[in-house]
Amino acid sequence: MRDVLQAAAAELGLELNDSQLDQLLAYLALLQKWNKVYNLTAVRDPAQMLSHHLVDSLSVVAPLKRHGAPARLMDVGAGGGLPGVVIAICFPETDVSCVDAVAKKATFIQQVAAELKLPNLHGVHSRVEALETEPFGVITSRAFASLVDFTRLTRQHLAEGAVWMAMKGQHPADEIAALPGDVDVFHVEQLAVPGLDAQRCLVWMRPR
Ligand SMILES: C[S@@+](CC[C@H](N)C(=O)[O-])C[C@H]1O[C@@H](n2cnc3c(N)ncnc32)[C@H](O)[C@@H]1O
Repeated sequence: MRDVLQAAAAELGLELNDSQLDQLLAYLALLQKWNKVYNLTAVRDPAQMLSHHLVDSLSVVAPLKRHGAPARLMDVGAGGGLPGVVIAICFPETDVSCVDAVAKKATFIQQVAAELKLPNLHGVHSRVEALETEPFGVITSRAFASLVDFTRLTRQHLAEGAVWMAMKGQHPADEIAALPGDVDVFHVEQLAVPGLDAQRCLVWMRPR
């Protein structure tokens, strides 16, 4: 697992230190251990969890670094912590809130933060539209909602100059076309995920 992860990180152009690799593998082990109890993901096979979840989430790290990692980032509908936990591991200076409407998923994230000693990671139990919190520099999501709902439900949580970063499969032309005029899609980038033969892209948006 470690070799596969290290090779994938190198292919993604990431320089992860030993402690970060250890944390990513420990997170994978926790996902596997608690999946049945918390119902975190339909993927059960450890190798698939690595490629479909961990490496898939790692593919946003270089783009986020290029954009500039924010002081505060929200992962909305984080579920078991994808991509929020991976971002918290790769950006220790960024405070990451994984928000989910299901209490046991937020509890799992708190458990990950404690076990992996990640003071910058928080599991927050709330529907995002009802959340009262400080604003965020980047709001991200993976498998959460359409772009219209994602931006509508989280707009109130954007800081001045903040952006949305949505993980999507193939280029979501229909979802982009459905966005209201006050959402500016300023970049759509293709992601190549090592070990995953599927289309992935990242949709960057900001309010107008
Ligand atoms: C399909 S899961 C995706 C989980 C994770 N991001 C992933 O990629 O594996 C969507 C998650 O969004 C959460 N969710 C749905 N509506 C929500 C809302 N309004 N506020 C916060 N979380 C919500 C659900 O509880 C669920 O855990």
